[in-house]
Amino acid sequence: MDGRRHSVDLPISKTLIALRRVRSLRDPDTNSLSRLSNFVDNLNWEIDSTNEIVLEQVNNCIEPNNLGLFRHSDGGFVNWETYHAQNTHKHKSGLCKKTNESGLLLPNLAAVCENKSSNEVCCNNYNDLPCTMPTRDYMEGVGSCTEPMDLFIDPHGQDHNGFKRRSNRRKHYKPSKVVGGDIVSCVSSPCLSLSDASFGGSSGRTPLYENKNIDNQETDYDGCGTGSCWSSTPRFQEIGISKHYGNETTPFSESPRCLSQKFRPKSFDELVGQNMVSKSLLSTVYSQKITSFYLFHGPSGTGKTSAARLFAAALNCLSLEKKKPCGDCQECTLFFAGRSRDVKEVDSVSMNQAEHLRYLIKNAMLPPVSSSFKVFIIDECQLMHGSTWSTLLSCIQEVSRHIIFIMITPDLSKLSRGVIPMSQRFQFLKISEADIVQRLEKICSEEGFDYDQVALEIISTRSNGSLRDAEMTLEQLSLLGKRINMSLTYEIIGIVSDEELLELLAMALSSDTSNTVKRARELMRSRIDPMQLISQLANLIMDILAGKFQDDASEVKRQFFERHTSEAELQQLNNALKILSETEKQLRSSKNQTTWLTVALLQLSSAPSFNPSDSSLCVRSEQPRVSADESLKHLLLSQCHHNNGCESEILKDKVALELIWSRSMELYKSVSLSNFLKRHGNLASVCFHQGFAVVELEFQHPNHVSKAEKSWKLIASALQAALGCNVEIRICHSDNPKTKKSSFRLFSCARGNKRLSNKNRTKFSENINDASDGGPHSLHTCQRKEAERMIRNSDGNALSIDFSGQEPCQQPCCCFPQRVKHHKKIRSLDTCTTSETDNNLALPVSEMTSSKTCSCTCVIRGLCKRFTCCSGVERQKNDSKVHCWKSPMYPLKKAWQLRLWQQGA
Ligand SMILES: Nc1ncnc2c1ncn2[C@@H]1O[C@H](COP(=O)(O)OP(=O)(O)OP(=O)(O)O)[C@@H](O)[C@H]1O
Ligand SMILES: [Zn+2]
Repeated sequence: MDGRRHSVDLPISKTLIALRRVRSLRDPDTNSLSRLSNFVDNLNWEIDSTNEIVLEQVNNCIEPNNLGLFRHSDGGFVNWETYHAQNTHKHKSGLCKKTNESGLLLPNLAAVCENKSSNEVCCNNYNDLPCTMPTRDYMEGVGSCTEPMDLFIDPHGQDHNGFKRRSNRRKHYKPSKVVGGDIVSCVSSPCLSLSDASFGGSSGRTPLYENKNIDNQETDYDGCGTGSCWSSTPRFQEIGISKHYGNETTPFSESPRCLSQKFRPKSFDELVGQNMVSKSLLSTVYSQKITSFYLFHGPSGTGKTSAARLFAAALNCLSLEKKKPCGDCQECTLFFAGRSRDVKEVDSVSMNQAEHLRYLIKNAMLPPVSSSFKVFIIDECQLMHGSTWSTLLSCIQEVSRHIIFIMITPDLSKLSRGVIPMSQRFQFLKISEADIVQRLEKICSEEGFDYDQVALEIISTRSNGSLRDAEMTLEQLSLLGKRINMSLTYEIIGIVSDEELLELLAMALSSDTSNTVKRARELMRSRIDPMQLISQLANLIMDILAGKFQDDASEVKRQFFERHTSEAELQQLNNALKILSETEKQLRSSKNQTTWLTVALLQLSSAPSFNPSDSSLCVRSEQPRVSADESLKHLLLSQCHHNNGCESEILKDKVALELIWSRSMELYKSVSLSNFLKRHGNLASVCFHQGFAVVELEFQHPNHVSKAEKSWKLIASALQAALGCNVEIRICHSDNPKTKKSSFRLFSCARGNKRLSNKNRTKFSENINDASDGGPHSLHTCQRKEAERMIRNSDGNALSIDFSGQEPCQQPCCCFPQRVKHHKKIRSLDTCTTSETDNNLALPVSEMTSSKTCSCTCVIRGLCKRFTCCSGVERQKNDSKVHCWKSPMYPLKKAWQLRLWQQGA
């Protein structure tokens, strides 16, 4: 061979070398090539005058035994004529394609490659080839030759080995290009494609069939010897498939471990709520109009897998009666005992592994063991990769009509478009509440559970059309060992009753801030998930809007509905729905869902025209109304992290900061400023300190910093409105954190430079910041008190400091001794006049003052630093100027002026 190698093209020599290597040519006993070395050595190859490559088999190359006889399929020996006649006949009749006997179809080695190019090789006269490997001993390492090449063909007709598919069923495989010896090897012997040897190495491809399994298969071989006879085919369970399908299961194989397993439907009659699907599947079975690929889709827990199993059982059921699956015949018995060898459930994720897929396909190629159909159920098929799909689909096209794939997915849209048209689709619908209740009742009575009907109704309502979910909830409740009643059900499902929800809703709509907050927190702390609460609330509101409670048995519901029938109230509920839907989106990305849901609840009252006095459910309907912004502020404070002992609270929650930032954006009149801030600015943190907020803004570029500084007043005003308290802003450059401290510009709200010298102001603010950062410096007692008592106008300017009842600081280090004197002039609540206030203030301080009943120590109620102490209603009534706090329409000062102007008019 070595000598000849030089005389032919490299690919050809490689072919022959590979041919020698292939396991199928090895002696099965010794695994050596000795037995067939003659065969290979007898090959004659030549390049003829037209440059065609001619391979010739000398002496017909079939190795006779010592007596010159050839081994026959039955193990005996025959002479060549007999052997050739038998095998040629087999081959021509096509039977040999099905059998292992003729699985290795070596080409007629005298075939002339048609192709003119010496680099391209193809095999001709395939039909006339004798089965040159007549005994099954020689077939070691080769699977059944059931058109193995097809397995490599993708839907576009390009097989995975670079072969073009031909329409002729008996394929003439032709390599598009001989790339290397390996591919040529495949061509030289069609059956080499099944061998490890032929696909290993440089091609990097793995064969679908692996010899080791076929070896197992051979061991069990006891058929009649013809490929068309299924009984001759090795049983696919016995070829080690389950070893390789890590997640393959046989339906009904386990003794039931839970209610839903125990009550899995065993006939189509038991399949609840899917009548149309049941009918169609049954008529498919009876009419025997069966296709290879079914697709079941629909929501989770609605019976898709159960139906797939029933369908598989019905297809194989031997009963001649109408009811299929009968449950009694041999096939049904095997199936329901979990011992069916022809129905397999396959895990879709594992199918993405080439090895598993290969085994699946290999099995799909083998006929059923005992049943009429071999059924593969692949659940969650949307998890299969595109390549897995294309291999499977091409397999589906090729497999016999006795193989059926049932794919299951909850979401059809996740499948690639090419898949859907190829399938027979069945849509599963959500199961109605009534059907679920009925099924639960049946389970309860069969299992002897003690139950209240209303509890089952609650379970069914909350299971969202999924019978499996309902059954699981029922099982959980039953495990408690108590009577399954309403309260237990609410508790275990983690929902609140409609009555509780209505109470909460009424509080929220009537601006009963403190009770709303209290109740919402209580509910969420004890049992309900905020996402669940929000969805329940939204559903409840929709029910009210749809008039569902009109004739409700529950008194509370009916009353609520009757009270909320006016146009304005319905509008308010509509708005509430909008707020809830926005909040739901926000909650998904928030870590602090409880807080933001409570904020949303407080905002429900900002919707117009709700008359709290109407609601008897509202526990404290006489409670004052507080604006949404006030509520937000309140919530923000509760959400802040307390800094140890510094009385400052830092808000760093991203969602919260974004909310504040976007809210402030809405308040800018200047679109360009708003756009500039949106694009370049970022709200880094908010530190609340005794009623005012230190807001830190970051900008990427120093130029942006200076630009923002120019508009600091507007920024501060907007932030004040958004936060509902006085602010002090820090504008800093965010690129270099090290220089951040030095580069930030502090705009203490004390624009009144008259009151605070630059130096002192900076010191004051830095101290605040140090304190808020938890830094080593804390405010001097006197300074902190000043900060606590600083009163600022809506522009953020420091107006005064309330020192009532306070002794001026005597400490020499105190930086504010002079101002004490100055502020003393305006500290009194009643005597404060316009002239004594900052000139920039649009209103006399006294006018901003609200009720004298306030118990807090602040001087000006309208700007009360203790958010909880003031009554919003009183403020609203008595001090209409505070209106500007609530106006989202105008920048603060403008709103204020507008109000003044209106009053003057
Ligand atoms: N239509 C139904 N009729 C009777 N039982 C059902 C039905 N749907 C669900 N079940 C119950 O729920 C269990 C699970 O159902 P199944 O696995 O068939 O649902 P599925 O739609 O395939 O769900 P998934 O998509 O989550 O796999 C069953 O064992 C059965 O107890
Ligand atoms: Zn049956």
